[in-house]
Amino acid sequence: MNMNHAMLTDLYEFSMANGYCATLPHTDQAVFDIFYRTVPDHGSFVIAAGLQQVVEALQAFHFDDTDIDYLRSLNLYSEAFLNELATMKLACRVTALPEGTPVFPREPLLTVEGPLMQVQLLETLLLNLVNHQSLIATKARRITAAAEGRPVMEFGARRAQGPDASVYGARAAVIGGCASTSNVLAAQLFHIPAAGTMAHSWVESFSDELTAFRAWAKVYPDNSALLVDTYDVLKSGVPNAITIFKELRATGHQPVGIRIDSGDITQLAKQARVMLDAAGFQDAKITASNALDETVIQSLLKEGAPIDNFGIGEKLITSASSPVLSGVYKMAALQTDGQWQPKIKVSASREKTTLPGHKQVYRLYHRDSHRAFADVIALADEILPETIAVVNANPLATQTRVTLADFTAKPLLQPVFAPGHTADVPTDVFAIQKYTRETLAALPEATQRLVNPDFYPVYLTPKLAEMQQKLIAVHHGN
Ligand SMILES: Nc1ncnc2c1ncn2[C@@H]1O[C@H](COP(=O)(O)OP(=O)(O)OP(=O)(O)O)[C@@H](O)[C@H]1O
Ligand SMILES: O=P(O)(O)OC[C@H]1O[C@H](OP(=O)(O)OP(=O)(O)O)[C@H](O)[C@@H]1O
Ligand SMILES: O=C(O)c1cccnc1
Repeated sequence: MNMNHAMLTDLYEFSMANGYCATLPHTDQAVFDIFYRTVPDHGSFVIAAGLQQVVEALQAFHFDDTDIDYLRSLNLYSEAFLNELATMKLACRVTALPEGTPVFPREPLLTVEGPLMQVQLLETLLLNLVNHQSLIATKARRITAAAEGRPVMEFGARRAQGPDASVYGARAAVIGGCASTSNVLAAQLFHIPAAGTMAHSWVESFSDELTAFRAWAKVYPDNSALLVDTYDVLKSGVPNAITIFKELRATGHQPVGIRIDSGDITQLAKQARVMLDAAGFQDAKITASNALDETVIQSLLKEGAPIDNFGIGEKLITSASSPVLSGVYKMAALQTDGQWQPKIKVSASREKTTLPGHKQVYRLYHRDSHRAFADVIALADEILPETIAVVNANPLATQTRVTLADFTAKPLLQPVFAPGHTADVPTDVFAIQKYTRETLAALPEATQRLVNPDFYPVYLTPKLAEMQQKLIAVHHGN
C-alpha cells in the first residue's frame, strides 16, 4: 500500500494547525526540540538514529488530492486551511546530531524551526522515526558491546512489530554495531551484508540429519553453516556436521561451521568445540542463537562459551527488555510580531520542565587526552568562554554548580535540512557505525558500562539556566 507519511500524524496536529491558521499570523515562526528523559535498560545514553529517514520524509512532505479530500470528509477543518495544506511548501530548517552520536537525557537531538503550523504538523512523524531507530540502535550497541567484537547478525524480521520495524530496525541495528542482517529487504535497501544459515525445516525435510547436511553442502559447498540442534547436538548434530566437513575438505572446500539454537549453549558449545578441534576443524565457527540478548551473551562469555558469532532476533528488534524510548517534541521558542520569545513547559516535576530558547549542545573534550568529560547545553548564539561556571542540567543532581576549563568544545547540532537546499547527511550505514564506535571510544568507559553505568555530566550555561529560571518565575507569578 502506498502511504503518504505526511498523513502519519495524530489528529490533534491537524486540529492545532487548522486552529493556528484561523487565529495566528501566517508568518509566526516556532522552534521545537526533540529530546528524551529516560534511557532504556537503565543505560546512560541513547544512540541517535533515524536522521536519514527524517530528511527523506521532509523532502517528500506534501499533501495530495486524496489526502485533502479525506481531511475535508472529517468536517473539522476550514477550506482556507485545506488549501494551505494542498499548496504547502515546507519552509522549516532542521538541525540534528549526526546519526550514531551518543546523546544524553535532556539534550536536544533534533531541532525544527519554521512556520508554527508546519513545525506542529511534523511532530508525530519525526518522533516516530527518531524514537524507533534510536531505541534499536541503543539496544544493538548494548548487545554488540556484550559480544566483545564477535560479529552479531541481526535475525529479527520474523519477530519485529511489522515490516517497517524490521527494515528500519535492521538499519538501526547496524548503526549500533551489528555486522549483517538476515533481512533481505533491509540488506538490499541499505547495502548491509545479507547473512544466514538454515532452519530446522531444512533438516526435517530429509530422511535424516546427515542426508540433510549433505544436500546442503552439495548446494552450498562454500557456505556450509549447519544447524546442529534439530535432534541432538552432541550425539548427532556435531558428529554429522564433522562427517560433512570431512567430505567438503576432501573436495577442496572450506567448512564454515555450526549453529546451536537451543539447550544450554555454554555446555553445548564447549563440547562441540572439543569435537570439532579433535576432528581437525579448528577453523569451523560456532554460531549461537535462541532468544539471546546482552545479559545472556555476557553470561555465556563469562562461562567461557567458545562462540564466534551471534544471531540475535526478537530481543534486539523489539528492544524487548526496555521497549520504549519516550523522546518528546517540545516548543522552545515562538516568534510573535517579529520578536523571538523563549517558551517553557513548566511541570509539577522539576525534571520535566523544558529548556527554552534556540540551543546548541557542546561535547567537551579534555585538551590533553581528547577524552570527552561533559556536555554543555548553551543558547545557540552563545560563545563558550575558556573557563565557564555551569549548572547541572539534572535538577535532581546534588552538585549543582561546577567550573569547567582546559577543554575543546565540539558543537553537536548540525544543519541537516533547509528549504531549497539538498540535505547532506551520511547514508552509508557502516560509515555511521564507524562514527558511532569512534564517538563512543572518546566517552569515559564507566559511562558505557552495561550495568549501573556512571552518569555522564550534562550542564547548562548560566545564560540558559537563568532564562529557564526567569520563565519559571514568570509562570509562578513572581
Ligand atoms: N549457558 C546459558 N546461560 C544463560 N542462558 C542460557 C544459556 N544457554 C541458553 N540460555 C538461554 O536460555 C533460554 C533457553 O530457552 P528455552 O527454555 O526455551 O529452551 P530451548 O533450549 O530453547 O528449548 P527448545 O527446544 O524449545 O528450543 C534461551 O533464552 C537461551 O538464550
Ligand atoms: O531467537 P531469536 O533471537 O529471535 O533469533 C531468531 C530465531 O528465529 C529462528 O527460530 P524459529 O523457531 O523461528 O525458526 P527455526 O529455528 O526453525 O529457524 C532461529 O532459529 C532463532 O532461534
Ligand atoms: O539464517 C538464520 O540462521 C536465521 C535467520 C533468521 C532467523 N533465525 C535464523
